[in-house]
Amino acid sequence: MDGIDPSMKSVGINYPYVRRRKKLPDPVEKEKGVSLWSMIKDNIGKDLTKVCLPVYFNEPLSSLQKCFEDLEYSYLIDRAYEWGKRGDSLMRILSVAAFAVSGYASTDGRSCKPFNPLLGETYEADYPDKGLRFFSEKVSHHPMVVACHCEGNGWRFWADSNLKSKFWGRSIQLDPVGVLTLEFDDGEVFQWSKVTTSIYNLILGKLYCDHYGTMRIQGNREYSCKLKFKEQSIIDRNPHQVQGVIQDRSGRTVATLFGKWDESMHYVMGDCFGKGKGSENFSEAHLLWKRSKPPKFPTRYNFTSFAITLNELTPGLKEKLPPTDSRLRPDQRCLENGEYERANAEKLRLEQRQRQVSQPNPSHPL
Ligand SMILES: CC(C)CCC[C@@H](C)[C@H]1CC[C@H]2[C@@H]3CC=C4C[C@@H](O)CC[C@]4(C)[C@H]3CC[C@]12C
Repeated sequence: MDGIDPSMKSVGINYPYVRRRKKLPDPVEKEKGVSLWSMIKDNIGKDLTKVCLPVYFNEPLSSLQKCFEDLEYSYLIDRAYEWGKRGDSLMRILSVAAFAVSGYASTDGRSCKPFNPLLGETYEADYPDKGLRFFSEKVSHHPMVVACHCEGNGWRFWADSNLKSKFWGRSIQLDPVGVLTLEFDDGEVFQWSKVTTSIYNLILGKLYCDHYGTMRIQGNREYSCKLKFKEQSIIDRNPHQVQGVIQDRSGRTVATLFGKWDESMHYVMGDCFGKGKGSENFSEAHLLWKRSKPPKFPTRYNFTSFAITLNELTPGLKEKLPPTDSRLRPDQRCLENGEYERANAEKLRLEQRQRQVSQPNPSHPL
C-alpha cells in the first residue's frame, strides 16, 4: 500500500497501491468457431437482449460490471472536484465532459456480449486504489433495468440504464434510456444521458460499434456543455470524433472541446467552431484526457487493464461477497477460465430457472 496512481499527481491525491491481476486465466479448452449469422437468422425481429446465444459470443463480465467499466477514468471527476474547490468552475465542467466521453474508450475493439444479469444479481467493488466504492444491481427484468451508485473523494455518481434496441438486419441500434447524475460535496450537480450506440457487421465482416448523437451535460450553476458524437461514414478517415462547447447561462460559448472517444480529448478557450472562426487557435489546445495503454497481456475479448481486474475473485473477497454477486456466477466464471462446454451448460441451467420462477428469490438468484 505505498504506490501512487500517476494520473493523480497533478491534483495531489495519492491513492494506495492495491495488487490486482494483470491477465485473465489461460483458457482450459480450445475455442471453436461458431458463426454469429447462423444464430441470428432464427431470431430476426427479436430484441438483442432476449436472443439466446451460446456462450462463445459472451465476454466474462456482466452488464453490472460493465457499468463500473465506465468509471475507469474516475480521476477526471476527482480533478473536477479539486478544480471546483479552487474556484475554477470552467475547468470543473471540462473535466466532467472529458469523463463523460472517456467511458466509451473501452468499447473500442470489443465484439462480445456481456452476461445479462439475473434479477437481483449485484456487483460491488471496493477500489481504494482509485478512491472508489461502487454498487450495481439488476432491478427489473422486463424491461431490463440496471441501477448503479458510486462514491468517490468529494463526489457521488448514480445512474439507471435501460436500452431500447432496434434490429436493422445488418446492424443493431441501442438507445440508452436513463439519466446519469454526478453530485459534488459542494452541491454542484451535473446530469447527462448517453448517446446512441450501433453495432455493425452482424452478417459479414468484422463486428464493431460506434457511438453517435448529442450529449447535453446540464449543470446547476454557471455552465452547461453540449457534445456531438459524429456518426462514422463509410471509409471515414477520421472516425470516432467528438466536438463540443461549454456555454454560460447567457448561451455564450466560453470553451471548445474536441477529440475522439477512443483516443483523447482537448479543449481551447473561447469559441472555435463559431461563425468566422478558423481552427488556427487549435495550437493552444490543452489535453484533458488520454486513453491508457492497452494491457501487456491481450485477451480474446479486447479487455482494457481495468476490465481485466473486474471479475477477479480472491479467497479473501469471496468470504465477504453476498451470494448475489456477479463474480459468483458459475457460467461466467467457467467462460473466464476457458471452460466453454461447462459455461454453456451452466448458462442454460440458470436461464431456464430464471424463466420458470415467476417471483425469483433475490437473495438466491444464482
Ligand atoms: C450479437 C452479439 C454477439 C454482438 C455483441 C456486440 C457488443 C459489441 C455489444 C453488446 C452489448 C453492447 C453494450 C451495451 C450497452 C452499452 C451502454 C452504452 O451506453 C455504451 C455502449 C455499451 C457499453 C454497448 C457496447 C457494445 C456492446 C458490448
